[in-house]
Amino acid sequence: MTLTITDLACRRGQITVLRGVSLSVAAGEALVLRGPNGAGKTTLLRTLAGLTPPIAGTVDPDICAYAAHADGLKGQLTVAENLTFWASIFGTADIAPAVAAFDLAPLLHRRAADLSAGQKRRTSLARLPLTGRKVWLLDEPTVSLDAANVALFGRAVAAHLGTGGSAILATHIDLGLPDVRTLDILQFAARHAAPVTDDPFAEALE
Ligand SMILES: Nc1ncnc2c1ncn2[C@@H]1O[C@H](COP(=O)(O)OP(=O)(O)OP(=O)(O)O)[C@@H](O)[C@H]1O
Repeated sequence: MTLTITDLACRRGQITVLRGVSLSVAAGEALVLRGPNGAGKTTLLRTLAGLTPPIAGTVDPDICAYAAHADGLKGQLTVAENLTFWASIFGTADIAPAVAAFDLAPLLHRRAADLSAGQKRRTSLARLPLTGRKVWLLDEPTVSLDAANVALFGRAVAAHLGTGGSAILATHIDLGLPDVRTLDILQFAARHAAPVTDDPFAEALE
């Protein structure tokens, strides 16, 4: 099993959004989070990524790579410089596989700030394999991608699963993945004030 979570409770600001969350993803498996707008999909992914401390339960952010809504690119750097920066952070020697997987060769010397929305997204998603992390946490990863690039991303996720990785996704798009389970997170809904925390970062990171 790549990731197992038991009895997790998650907050956003002063609200407990989810409680009693238990889930697991095995090597080679993708888990799609279901639930209407506001159900807590982003909240759960942020908590698993270590961006918001859980109220109860434990997470292991060090095995996770998180692709958030924001692209997180350094606009003044080129695509190649952004990828090289991330590779150096995560100790990955070679950016070439990520460049190939996300079809970034024609964009390598363009400034990130000058890319289209879909090109920025593709560059941002290329960070995932560069992390070398087992569990990809994906929050609406296909926003701004056209059909061809949704398919490209689906192949990149499938390749990750094929090498023993796993993924937890919030998405309304079918990525054509081979082995997908779904988890309806409404069953974990909680709506009450979160306990006051003495951790100054709990709020600062919202
Ligand atoms: N910074 C915040 N402070 C307080 N509450 C917040 C904050 N951000 C989000 N929320 C609330 O937390 C709840 C869960 O939001 P979340 O973004 O996790 O839902 P979601 O399932 O990802 O929604 P969507 O499908 O619209 O992206 C919502 O009721 C939302 O209004």
